[in-house]
Amino acid sequence: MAEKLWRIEPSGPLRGDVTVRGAKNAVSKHMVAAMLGDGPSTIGNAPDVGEVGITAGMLEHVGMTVERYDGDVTVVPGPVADPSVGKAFTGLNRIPILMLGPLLHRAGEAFVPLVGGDPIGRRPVDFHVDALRAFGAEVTHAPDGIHAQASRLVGTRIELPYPSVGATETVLLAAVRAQGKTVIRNAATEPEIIELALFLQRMGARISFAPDRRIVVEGVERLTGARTRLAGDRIEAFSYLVAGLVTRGEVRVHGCPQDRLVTAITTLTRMGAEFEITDDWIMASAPDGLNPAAVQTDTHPGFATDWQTPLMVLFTQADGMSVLHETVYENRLAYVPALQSMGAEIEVYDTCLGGPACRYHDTAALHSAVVRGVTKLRGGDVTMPDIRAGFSAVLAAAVAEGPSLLRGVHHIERGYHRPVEQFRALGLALRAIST
Ligand SMILES: CC(=O)N[C@H]1[C@@H](OP(=O)(O)OP(=O)(O)OC[C@H]2O[C@@H](n3ccc(=O)[nH]c3=O)[C@H](O)[C@@H]2O)O[C@H](CO)[C@@H](O)[C@@H]1O
Ligand SMILES: C=C(OP(=O)(O)O)C(=O)O
Repeated sequence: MAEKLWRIEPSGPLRGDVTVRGAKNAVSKHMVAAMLGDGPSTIGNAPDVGEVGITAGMLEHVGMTVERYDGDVTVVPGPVADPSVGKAFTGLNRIPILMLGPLLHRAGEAFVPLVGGDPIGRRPVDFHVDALRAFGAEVTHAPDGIHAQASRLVGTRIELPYPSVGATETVLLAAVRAQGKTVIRNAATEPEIIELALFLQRMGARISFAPDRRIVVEGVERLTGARTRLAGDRIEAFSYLVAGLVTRGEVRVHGCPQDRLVTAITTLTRMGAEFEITDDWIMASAPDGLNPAAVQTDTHPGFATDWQTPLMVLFTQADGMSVLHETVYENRLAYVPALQSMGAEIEVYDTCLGGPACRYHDTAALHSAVVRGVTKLRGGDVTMPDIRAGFSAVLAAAVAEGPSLLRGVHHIERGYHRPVEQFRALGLALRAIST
């Protein structure tokens, strides 16, 4: 099969405008939620990304119709033709596990293949499975996936061991049409969770958010189809703001509401970035250079783990020693050797630096980093291991002296909206090559 590569030449400061669309994860999850409706649902402002095609394939496989037109994704629920998400979808993304609840509601049985997603940690699905069992489903593990059966899901009380985004969504998607009331304690509260809950509410679900990470859902018999327009992706927005800062340029990002970026903006401001913020766009620049910082990733409203990789490259261009403590995924610093090969001065540690002890304290997981800046990076031949690490490789290549060759482009294409177009519009000398 042909390999896609990106060749990036030093290009100077990146400047200009970028418009972000809905997040890859958000669009997929709204598509799964739409399976619960009696009629068609339309999700607007969807990005052109590989992830949507993967999820559409899964929905079509079980009998739904998916239409895509100019940023709108319409899901027309139909009778479940096959309650088994095909094994052909093994490992492609993390969406199959979220389909268990909707398939149980619609067909009383389901099989989903082993989920994939980025190799950034162990990423078990035990919270999802335990939650579905609490709703009364019979769930069994097979070597190639998970089987579930339930004549009716019944509302329940669930306390998540950690505020997992995916497990909170599994519970929501099961609870909205379960019999009776469900209470989720220690739920995730990421903006994407709220966005999904609002969509479900439009479909007729009864969901309340209570203090202290508690969500209460009163199950209803039926849901209708609904329309929504996704808010711009906060991960992509942050990544392009950093693209401007790291190259000493200035990028203006349209489409992502400020309230999704509060912690990110404050973190960058502490490092010396200056912001101009309007209702329509956010722009960052650092005319006087950047200071180092100590940052710990966390669940919302903390500093998102998906913002970590661009920040790491920014640390290489900040004047002094920065510290990063990754607390969400034990293996999310696996891309650091790629940056080191381009000259980044980064040391990784298994201890918890720059914040209180996390779940990976006393393990061998290399989840803290100390970064020395300012470092002159050099161009490299780098394989991008996952989507966010991929973006960091592009940023490193953009500030490096000499050309870089980046492999594993499909990772970026899974979740960034038209990245070649966007980067070129900012002035990056990027050539896509197919070998
Ligand atoms: C498709 C999608 O939406 N991906 C996002 C989602 O991933 P995802 O939903 O997979 O992430 P979670 O919030 O569930 O994971 C958080 C932590 O909980 C652990 N865990 C989770 C579930 C479980 O059953 N058992 C368990 O131990 C995970 O290993 C991880 O250490 O939220 C993450 C955290 O914001 C983001 O980085 C991902 O981009
Ligand atoms: C980790 C990510 O995605 P996924 O959960 O789909 O692997 C991500 O979007 O950064």
